[in-house]
Amino acid sequence: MEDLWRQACVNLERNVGQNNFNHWIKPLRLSTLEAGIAYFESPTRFISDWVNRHFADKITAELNGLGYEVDRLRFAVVPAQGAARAARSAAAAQVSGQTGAAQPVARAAAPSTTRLAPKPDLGAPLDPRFTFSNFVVGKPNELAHAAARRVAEGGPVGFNPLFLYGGVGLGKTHLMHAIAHDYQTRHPNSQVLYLSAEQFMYRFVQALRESTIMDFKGMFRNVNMLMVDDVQFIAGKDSTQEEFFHTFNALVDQGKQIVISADRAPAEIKGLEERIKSRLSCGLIVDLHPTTYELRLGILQSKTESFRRQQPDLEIGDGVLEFLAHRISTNVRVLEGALQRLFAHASLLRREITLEVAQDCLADILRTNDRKISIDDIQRKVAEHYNIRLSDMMGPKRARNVARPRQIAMYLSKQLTSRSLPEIGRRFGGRDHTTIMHGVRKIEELVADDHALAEDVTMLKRLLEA
Ligand SMILES: Nc1ncnc2c1ncn2[C@@H]1O[C@H](COP(=O)(O)OP(=O)(O)OP(=O)(O)O)[C@@H](O)[C@H]1O
Repeated sequence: MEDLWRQACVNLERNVGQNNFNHWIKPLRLSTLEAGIAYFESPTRFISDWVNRHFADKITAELNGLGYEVDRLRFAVVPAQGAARAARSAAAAQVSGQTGAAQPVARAAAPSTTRLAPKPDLGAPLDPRFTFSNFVVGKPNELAHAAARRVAEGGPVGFNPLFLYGGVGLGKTHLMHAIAHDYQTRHPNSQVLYLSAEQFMYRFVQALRESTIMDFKGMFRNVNMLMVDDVQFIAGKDSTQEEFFHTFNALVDQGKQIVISADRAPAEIKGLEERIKSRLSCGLIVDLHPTTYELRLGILQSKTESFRRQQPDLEIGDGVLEFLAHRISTNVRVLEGALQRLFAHASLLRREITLEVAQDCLADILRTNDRKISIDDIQRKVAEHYNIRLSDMMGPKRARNVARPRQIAMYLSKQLTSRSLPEIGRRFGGRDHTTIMHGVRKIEELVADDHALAEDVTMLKRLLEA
């Protein structure tokens, strides 16, 4: 069994990536194969659940490829041996600097007092597709990309933490995984820990329950880089915030790099302790802005090219990608989903994707997007109506003939889009959310008293909603 598993591991490591392999597959031991079922020993239930959910297909395919008929995996949790193995492999990795080689798992008896929490329990797997080379850079994300590149290089810490924030599906997780991949390639002996804030809490609660809190603390403090995704999740969760605060301080004190992501800036996260907000604001805070047409088109072209590498006969008609970039402006995830659906359609029917095919196949997505009014649209319409320059919407001019239309555009942005005040502020030349709130209130007051202005606002609304 050990030989067979060692052989399977060689390909699995290549297949799932070194980080995933080390975290999830390496701690397993194949104990037997019987009646189409591969039986494994796993150090924890967390690992076996994760492997079952994410890698079962790959493992069965690998075993089948080696001539063994397997269609299911079963796991037995064997904690003492698992902990001993984790301790040994962590020690071996530290001594030899070996992080990726698929080593056969030795089965020495573990001392019953071994309490080291198994390292694989802590992190989350990295998506091998989320690399810098697959990330398309444009105006809305160029600063975030440059900062991520800088952090991935390592070396003296320039800004700690790097705090990335932005709306749904704009590439925060992609950039974090890219940092981790790149950093690990440059520093193969280093320990990078990536996890969501939810996983941080889950592991913390588990450590409290199992009285392994010192191991938990120790493991976090031993990493070279800690990355926590969706940190807004810990808002309002007092003990988790407390633990996060101490972990954060300990790592910063040791000069270790921290990368955090959230859906909004630290100051905007309600329920987050002030001292954490202030810590998070000490480094570099960069936001990923909503995509522009050019960025969306670039992403579509890049994804189409990579799909073409697998399926060279894929034919996409003129103007289809431009049409999608124009019509789907919500977020990149939706854009990707639409493209995937078109590719699936094209491969199944073996037909060129024309504009008509795209419209037909994506009717539901296009309808949803139709209802969206963007801040760009609002600014453009209002600027046109009052005959001012579009750049005056973002600029500093305070003269009433410019400031009033700008406030109307702010008011309409609040009314007609689901954007938050800080997001609107960003789109109006990086203004503070209090300025937007003031603008919105001003127009609310004026609309009540000034008929001409109220009519203007109603007409602009109708134009935008048409
Ligand atoms: N600039 C980009 N280039 C290529 N792909 C991108 C880009 N931005 C986003 N994507 C892709 O869009 C999808 C969503 O991105 P990601 O999961 O990183 O978003 P997110 O900002 O973390 O969103 P959420 O807040 O919902 O977690 C991913 O598949 C990602 O690869």
